[in-house]
Amino acid sequence: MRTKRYPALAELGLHPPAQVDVAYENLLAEVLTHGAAKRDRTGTGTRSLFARQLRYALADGFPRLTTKFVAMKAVKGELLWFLQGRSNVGWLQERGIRIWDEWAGADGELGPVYGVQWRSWPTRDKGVIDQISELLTTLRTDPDSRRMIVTAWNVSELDAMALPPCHAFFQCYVSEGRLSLQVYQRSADLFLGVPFNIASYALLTHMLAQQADLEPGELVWTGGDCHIYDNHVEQVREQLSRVPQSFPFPVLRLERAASIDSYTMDDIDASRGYRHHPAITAPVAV
Ligand SMILES: Nc1nc(=O)c2c([nH]1)NC[C@@H]1CN(c3ccc(C(=O)N[C@@H](CCC(=O)O)C(=O)O)cc3)CN21
Ligand SMILES: O=c1ccn([C@H]2C[C@H](O)[C@@H](COP(=O)(O)O)O2)c(=O)[nH]1
Repeated sequence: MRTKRYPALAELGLHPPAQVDVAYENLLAEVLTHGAAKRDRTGTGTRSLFARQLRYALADGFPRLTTKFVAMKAVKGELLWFLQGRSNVGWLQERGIRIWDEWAGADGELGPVYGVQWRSWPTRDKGVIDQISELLTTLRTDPDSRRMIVTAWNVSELDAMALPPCHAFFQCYVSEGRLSLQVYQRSADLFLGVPFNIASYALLTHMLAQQADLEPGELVWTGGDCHIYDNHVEQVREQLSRVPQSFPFPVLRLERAASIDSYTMDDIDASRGYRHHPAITAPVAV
């Protein structure tokens, strides 16, 4: 039996408040004011809180923050790069995306990171498991399954990775024809990484839904160590001083591709309705 689906605000001709900013900024403000001082691997220093959650109803719009410019080109490129199973930054650099440069070796390699684990998780008998293809098969044939999980946290290969996965694990869930996704991010750089991670998983949810003929449902982001680096505090204050409420949610245009790995940069456009405050630059902790 299908229960009633409430219409999205956009279907009623209403603009929801830019909740993408409100929920995120509440978390930024909470960590800024209540976070415990904590040392970290990079030697930068952070303030940090453990285990927080953000939720986005994707029918209300695409969660691209408006209180600073979010570089969608890098978000799109990185996700396509994961979905194509790549681990060399060369492909990103050819597209002008440099967000992984600091972690790559001289040959551009990062080791068996996200894309490799998603598309070719190595098995004991020297074969590989394509977790993304298996996920899509399950979404199409057994959407009530409670086993729709993709994990990049391959314990036996962590030492070969340039950086152990931060967004380590995600689960899909289908109800009433809508696909929801929850991602677990063990370590969350709230100012630089998280705006990217939210947009990236929202985009992934849209792509998986499109490929499985489902509607996008809810994106649930769960963070473990949620931190603000000490050298991002001024930037965070600047962002929190900006007013998001008057901006509508941006809308995603996604051209359907033949398969999950054949989307191109031009198939994805999250610029419609995207009104934003200027970029805020910050050093990345390596
Ligand atoms: N400390 C740290 N934080 C991260 O977010 C992070 C890592 N390390 N290591 C691996 C990846 C690389 N990521 C990054 C790296 C740089 C930016 C960054 O500099 N973003 C800028 C603009 C980038 C652009 O225009 O291309 C920004 O203003 O968001 C974002 C995410 C996310 N990850
Ligand atoms: O997608 C990403 C990738 C990385 N991060 C952040 C989280 C931490 O600040 C660092 C990783 O350092 P660890 O010592 O390995 O936790 O990178 C992110 O927020 N999002």
